[in-house]
Amino acid sequence: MSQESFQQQQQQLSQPSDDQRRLAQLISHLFPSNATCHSDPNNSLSLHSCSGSSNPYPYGSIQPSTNDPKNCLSCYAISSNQMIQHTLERYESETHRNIRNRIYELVRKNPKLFERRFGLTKDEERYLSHDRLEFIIQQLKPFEMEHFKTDPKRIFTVLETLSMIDFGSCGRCMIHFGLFGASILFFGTEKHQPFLQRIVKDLSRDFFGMFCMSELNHASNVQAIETRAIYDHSTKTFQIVTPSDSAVKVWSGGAALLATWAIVFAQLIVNNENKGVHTFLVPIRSEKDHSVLPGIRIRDLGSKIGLNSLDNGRVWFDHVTIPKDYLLDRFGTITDEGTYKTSIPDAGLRFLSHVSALLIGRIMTASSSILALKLALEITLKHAIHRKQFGPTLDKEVPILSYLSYQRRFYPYLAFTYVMQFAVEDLKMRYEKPSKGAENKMMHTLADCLKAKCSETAFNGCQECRKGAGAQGFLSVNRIGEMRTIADASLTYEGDNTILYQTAARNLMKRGSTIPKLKKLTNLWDLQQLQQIFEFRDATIEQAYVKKTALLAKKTNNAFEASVRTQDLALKLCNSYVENHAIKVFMKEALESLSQENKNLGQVLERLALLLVFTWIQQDGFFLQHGLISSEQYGQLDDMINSICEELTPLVPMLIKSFNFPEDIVTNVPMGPKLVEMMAYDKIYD
Ligand SMILES: Cc1cc2nc3c(=O)[nH]c(=O)nc-3n(C[C@H](O)[C@H](O)[C@H](O)COP(=O)(O)OP(=O)(O)OC[C@H]3O[C@@H](n4cnc5c(N)ncnc54)[C@H](O)[C@@H]3O)c2cc1C
Repeated sequence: MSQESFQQQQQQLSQPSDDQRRLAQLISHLFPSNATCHSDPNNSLSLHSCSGSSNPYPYGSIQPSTNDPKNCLSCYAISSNQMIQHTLERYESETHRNIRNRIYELVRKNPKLFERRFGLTKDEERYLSHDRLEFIIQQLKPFEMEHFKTDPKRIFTVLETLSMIDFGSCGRCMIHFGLFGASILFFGTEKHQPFLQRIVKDLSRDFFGMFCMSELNHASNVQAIETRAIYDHSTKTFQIVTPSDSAVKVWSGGAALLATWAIVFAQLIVNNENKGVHTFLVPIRSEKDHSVLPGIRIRDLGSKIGLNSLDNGRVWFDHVTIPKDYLLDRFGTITDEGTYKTSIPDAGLRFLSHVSALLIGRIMTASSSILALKLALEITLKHAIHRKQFGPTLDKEVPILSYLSYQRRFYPYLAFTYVMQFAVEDLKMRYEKPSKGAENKMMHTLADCLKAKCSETAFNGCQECRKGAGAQGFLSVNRIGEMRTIADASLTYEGDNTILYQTAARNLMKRGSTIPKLKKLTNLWDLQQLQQIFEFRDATIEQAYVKKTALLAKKTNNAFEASVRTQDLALKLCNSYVENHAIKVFMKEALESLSQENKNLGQVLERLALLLVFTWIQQDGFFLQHGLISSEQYGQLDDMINSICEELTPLVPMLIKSFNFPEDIVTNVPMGPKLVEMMAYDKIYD
């Protein structure tokens, strides 16, 4: 955008803008399907800026006609249905939609089981989340284990839907099917097929599987775990041994109360030789009377700061005997002669194969983080539309959503959910296609980075929502705390975010990117030009990281030392990569692919992307430091963000409705429009 047109736009923006005008504008747009152009110069109450009209749009197909007098975002009559169709539904088939709707329907028909309950004891909470999961799986049979390979989106659909109903049930679903069952599916062989058939069919309080990978002293560094599985050829059995208290299995979800079976990660010892980490199927409790089996000691992990519906525990194994066939032997097996045989001679690669099943969990964590942020935003922003505080006079208070500072706090998170949704859906599609070698590694890297970026931003965003809902945000019944907890735990499980970034950086540095020739940034409204500077940042940091690591390794003759002293660059590289990737996917999937008839949606989506990109530029001094943006342009960003905030405000009801959460069972909280009515009840909840 030229300096001149930007100034013109600023003049438009600085037209008389009193609170009355904002209020009238906001109210007139609460139902966006009725939105019309209110740029009537004779009516000061309905004036609003058509800042969009002076923007040069780079996307030909969605460029509004210059003859269109309604050339501004809030002039468009965009329904939430249209938005849902282009942001959510295009990624799901009729089958997946039906599964989601059938789960919602089951919840509706069984209000007693699914009503939100508070103040339960630890065990009551645990049984409740289990019973809900069991009921849904047994009633609907929404997937089979084979679907993890043939139709993983089915699994994502179930997990995502559950996550918004009861995250405890979702967590249990992830543990029993996504970790326990998927380990048998991916690491097991033909002989494990009969057991695999039980995973869905037999799920009950007496048949539940857990995943014992983390140990007290080694959780991030799984390769260094101490638990041993010692093979005895004379009996054709393994002895599972916890050699010291520091090797106790910790955090295993399901251990404290319900689990009857476990996948145990242990060092495989054959003929006194360590063959590295392998996985074993171990019975934990009797399926008949639930007693803990001989040689196993289990203790509760205690009260947590959230997610207490998951019964995480500690497990010790004192020479627990299991048959030879309980080794999940896809990557390494014991022959009839009692020797070790593997198709992957490299121990490091063999280990990586064993943790590859975690990928689905990481993708799911990225997705559930975005969902948690969406739900927190919907509840908060709906409240903010109705909540009035202060105004030009005592009797003319205005909605808190009309305050600029409020919009600046939340709209970037709103934009994040829209942009990142496309990146996560794109990742799911990559996951569906079989991939090998470098392509497969890159998918893992992308999943690591998206999981870290989404959970980190969701946690910060949910915390902002907690504050943005005022004191109401502190009530359990309003669900914002619940969403913040989901995001909080997501920072650590399925891999600590910092560790994931560092692992991803080691792969990203091998891309051998060349730094693109820098073209001058002439138009800040041009997403294509902006993407170029993100591309430049990604490649520049990669090269700096490669160079510094090599230099330090040479100087210190110590590769570990070099990797430690370049960790700052590793983290920056992953952040640059994932932001650049998300913008690229969004431009391709959300903007370019929208046809002429969807130009209104394209406009809104583009504005959301610009808001996020401006926010990211403001967060990182790199762009200024490297002259990718001039100080003059940088100085314009705040006003540009403000103008987008103003444009988006009338669309907020549509944008949050487009998240598509059913109001009766997911977002029914005593806030926003229901605040006074529901808070007047004698009891808010029972
Ligand atoms: C709610 C919940 C449920 C869980 N469920 C399960 C389960 O069912 N089964 C299971 O096996 N595990 C489970 N876990 C455990 C989880 O996988 C581990 O907590 C996770 O891998 C992190 O390990 P840690 O807690 O030992 O952290 P640590 O590895 O001790 O990390 C602590 C801090 O040190 C930092 N750090 C560590 N190493 C480095 C380094 N090299 N460079 C820079 N910084 C570093 C990390 O970033 C982190 O901030 C669960 C955890 C939670 C919170």
